[in-house]
Formats: sequence, C-alpha cells, structure tokens
Amino acid sequence: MTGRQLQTIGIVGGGAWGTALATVARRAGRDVLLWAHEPETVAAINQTHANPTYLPGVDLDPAIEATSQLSEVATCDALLIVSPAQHLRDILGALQPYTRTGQPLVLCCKGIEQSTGLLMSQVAADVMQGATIAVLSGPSFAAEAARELPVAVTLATGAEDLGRDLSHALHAPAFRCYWSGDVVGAEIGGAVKNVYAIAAGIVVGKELGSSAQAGLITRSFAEMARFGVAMGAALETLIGLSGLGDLVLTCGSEQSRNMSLGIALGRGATTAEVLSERLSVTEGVATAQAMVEIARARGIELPIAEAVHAIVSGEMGVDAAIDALLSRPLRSETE
Ligand SMILES: NC(=O)C1=CN([C@@H]2O[C@H](COP(=O)(O)OP(=O)(O)OC[C@H]3O[C@@H](n4cnc5c(N)ncnc54)[C@H](O)[C@@H]3O)[C@@H](O)[C@H]2O)C=CC1
Ligand SMILES: O=C(CO)COP(=O)(O)O
Repeated sequence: MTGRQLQTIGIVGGGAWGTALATVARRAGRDVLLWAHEPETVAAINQTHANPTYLPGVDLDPAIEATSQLSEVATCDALLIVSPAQHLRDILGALQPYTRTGQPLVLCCKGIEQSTGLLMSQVAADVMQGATIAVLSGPSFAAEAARELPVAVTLATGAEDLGRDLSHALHAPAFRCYWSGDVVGAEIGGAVKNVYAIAAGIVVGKELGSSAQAGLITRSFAEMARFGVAMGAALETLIGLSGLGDLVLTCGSEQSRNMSLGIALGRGATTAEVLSERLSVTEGVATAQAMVEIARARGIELPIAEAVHAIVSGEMGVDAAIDALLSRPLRSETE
C-alpha cells in the first residue's frame, strides 16, 4: 500500500542494472518505461523483448517498453537513474527540463564523480536544485535480480514516507527494499566497495590465499567506515546492506566487474587491456581516484584505496603495492 501515486516507473539507463530493475518494477506490478542511450537497445527491448548487449539470456516482459526520448520517460511517477556514475551529470542535465517538482529521482549508480569528487546525490542536487532524491544501493547483481533470485537492498531518502512508498512500489516477491534516512551512507558504501573489490580480485589473481582475502576485506571495511563517517555517513548504514553487504558480495564473486578487473591485474594484465575489451562499466577505476583525492585533502588514511588507485592508474606495479601495504608500520587495530 503506497501513500503516493507511484504506478509508472521510468528507468533512465538500459545497461544491465537498469534492465534488471525494469524486470523488478514490472514484477512489482508497475508500468515500466525504460530510456536507453543506444537506439539498438531501445529497438531490441521493443521488438524482441530482450537486451542482448547488456543483459543477455533474460526474456523481458513484453509490457516493458523502451524509448529514446527523455521527455517520454520523464512523464513517469518516479524515475530510477541507472547510468554509469561518470555520465550522471550529463544525463540529468538533459532530463532536467522534463522533470516535475516533487518527482522522486532514485539514484542507482554507484560511484563518485571523478572531476569534482561529488557523491551522486550531490551531483543531482547540483544539476537539479530542489530535486526529490533517493538512493537505491546494496548487494545486487543484475543477472541475479533479473532471474528473480532473492535480493535485498537499501532505499535511502531524506523523507521516511517517501522511502516507505518507494520501497513498497518496488517490492516484488524476491526483491526487498529496506528504507533508510541516510542517503550519504547508502551511496558511499556502494561507491567505495567497487574500489575494494578490485583489491580483492588482485588477491585472487595473485593467489595470495584465503587468509589474505579475509584480512583484506576486513581492513577494507575499516577504510570504508573511516571514510564514510568522515563524509557524514552513519556507521549503522555502513554495517548494513549498502555497505558491508555490498562489500561482501563484490569482494567474493567473479561476477563483479570490479573484482574481475582485479583478478586480471593480479594475473599481469593492465587496466587499459582489460577495459578495452569491455562494454560494461567498471566503476571502481574512476572512484579510486576520486576517493584518494578526497582522502588526501581531508587527511583520511586509506592505504588499500591508495594502493588500488596506484595500480589501476599504472603508477605502481601489483607486487610493489602489495609490498608497500605489508611493510606499513604496525598499529592498533581500532586506530
Ligand atoms: N550491473 C550490476 O549488477 C549493478 C550495477 N549497478 C550500478 O549501475 C550503474 C550502471 O551500471 P550497469 O547497468 O551495470 O551498466 P552496464 O555496464 O551494463 O552498461 C553500460 C551502460 O553505460 C551506458 N553508456 C555508455 N556510454 C554512455 C554515454 N556516453 N552516456 C550515457 N550512458 C552511456 C550504456 O548505455 C549502458 O547503459 C553503475 O553505476 C553500476 O555500478 C548497481 C548495482 C548492480
Ligand atoms: O554493484 C554491484 C553489485 O551490488 C555490481 O558490481 P560490479 O559493478 O563490480 O559488477
């Protein structure tokens, strides 16, 4: 039961996650219209009810329609914004003339804007002053959500009644949203876990063992918590689905594009080699740079994120970065 009219859901972004969220919203009983950047994705969804480029092997409900016009998708009651993080500003700028006051914009991308160091909600507030912003984040592989496997996520907004309404509007039998008032916390967890998933992949690619993997994930969470709290996140949120939950998922599965980049780096590939073979987005690369720049400016110590950035940018080799991490001075665990 929702308090406001959220029957039509517009999805802005026809990649794997946008398409998977379209299937979720449809199963939740909503009318769904998806905007995609590429005309061929729009044609495939409308004509063959599939998105073979970004979400192969999934049959879409024929009631899910696609459009190339932002003006059309903007007529929906709520909009899920599912672009890559580095394209968010341009897409919102193009969408802005068609949006309405009070229309919820649910940001589903996970990253920090590289050129400004802004979080996704801050980019949205910059482009669309006064917009009604929410964040959907948490452990959720697109292919699993689309196959109707159980998924639980965080839906964060400043207004609890909107969080509750959006959570109900997107609630499908296997898709659960838990609402939260901590927008910054929800987006920081989702953004920075991508950086640590690259590190976890390097551990696998270098065959450093299960003990190293557990140690790395735990120290990564310590960095996530230090960074997040300094940026205004609540620790409770970082311990939840959008923080620890997503860190555990993406540091533990080769399905993660970020972790699989790390595995390839650990086996000797370069970032450019791996990314040149991908159409899909690997958010941790740009976010690593944004994150270390923020951390340096604010005096937040993030040795693992620094190491990931040094490796993906080519400033340091994998072996040298591992040596540097292992030779850091000993310290109290909770410092
Ligand atoms: N795939 C997943 O399992 C999940 C992804 N996300 C997040 O969702 C966001 C989108 O990721 P995916 O849907 O996986 O994307 P994807 O990697 O499947 O596809 C790339 C997307 O980039 C778009 N794109 C490429 N060039 C563009 C341009 N110049 N302007 C605008 N868009 C352009 C494509 O149209 C496509 O939608 C990311 O921030 C990701 O972290 C969040 C949760 C799960
Ligand atoms: O965010 C995700 C799962 O929650 C997807 O992770 P990757 O982008 O690393 O594939």
